[in-house]
Amino acid sequence: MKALLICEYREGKLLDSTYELLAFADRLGADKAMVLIGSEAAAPRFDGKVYLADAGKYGEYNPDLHKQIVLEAVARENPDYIVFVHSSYGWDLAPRVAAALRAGQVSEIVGIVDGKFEVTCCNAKMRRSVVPKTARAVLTIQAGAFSFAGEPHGTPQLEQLSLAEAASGVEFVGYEAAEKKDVDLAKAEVIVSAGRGVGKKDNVAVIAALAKALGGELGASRPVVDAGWVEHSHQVGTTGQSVSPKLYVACGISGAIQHLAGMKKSDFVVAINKDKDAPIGEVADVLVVADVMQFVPALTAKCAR
Ligand SMILES: Cc1cc2nc3c(=O)[nH]c(=O)nc-3n(C[C@H](O)[C@H](O)[C@H](O)COP(=O)(O)OP(=O)(O)OC[C@H]3O[C@@H](n4cnc5c(N)ncnc54)[C@H](O)[C@@H]3O)c2cc1C
Repeated sequence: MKALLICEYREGKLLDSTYELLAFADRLGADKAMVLIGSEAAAPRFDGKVYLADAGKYGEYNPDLHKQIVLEAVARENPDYIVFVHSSYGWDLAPRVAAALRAGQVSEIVGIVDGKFEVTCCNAKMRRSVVPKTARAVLTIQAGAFSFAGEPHGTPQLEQLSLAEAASGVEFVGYEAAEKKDVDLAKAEVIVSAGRGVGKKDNVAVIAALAKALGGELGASRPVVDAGWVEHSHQVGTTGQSVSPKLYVACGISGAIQHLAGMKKSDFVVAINKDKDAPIGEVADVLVVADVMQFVPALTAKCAR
């Protein structure tokens, strides 16, 4: 079984999420080759073949040309799976490649069980097992679901890829910075986050008070943001911010994969949850089994002393 892994590259740099593709392929037990549309200086640390196409020539993103480059690598490598990270790059390019190959696509894979791909459903409350029906398939993996253990190492065997004809109706112009947020969670050393378990909008103030007492920022899970209790700029997770504070306190948060993907680089995690079996317990250094509305005010009072 062979997997062709499509690297993530942005503004002259290889993104760390590229190594999650390697972790995924290892879990699958697949042979690996990679495609980088970037620069030689950004080549992944990997002992294997990397097809390199010049981003200077083809743009950091160009749906027509990047699709053709991936298809050229597919023709040379004949992989069973073509794998992308489920990022803005992957979710745009993967279906274009799948359609061109008339291959099945499985999106947002979070696990592999007995050779079947697991994807979330019902707002990530449940998982279903999926098997592609086509001999070759395009896959996207959920960011953060497959961690690369240790430091990447290796020397890639680079093979240049270029297109005989590089005509496209689209031109890569550049990136536009997102509007400045009222809070930059990425730089915070302490984050105290409110989850659905806080119960109602008024209770968010209790979580914000603990954040203040600890000299930190308020974070939130997505349902809290969707309910309009907290601004989106505070959301942690795949569709929010990725954070790496020294201390992360998760209050009434279950620990869905999309939330964990955004906070699992925290140095120390304290979770407060009334369910002792909540999945957040798997990543927490300390799990306090308690009602958040009883425990947090008591902790805030202690911290304020
Ligand atoms: C494409 C996609 C992207 C997503 N992106 C994100 C994202 O960026 N960030 C994100 O957070 N989610 C994201 N989600 C949603 C995610 O799948 C989960 O639904 C969400 O993280 C759950 O939030 P929660 O833990 O606050 O709520 P729940 O899963 O409902 O968990 C609530 C927790 O609170 C506990 N609890 C209840 N009452 C109390 C109490 N009184 N005291 C203590 N504990 C209590 C419960 O035991 C439970 O563990 C995304 C989903 C999808 C499909």
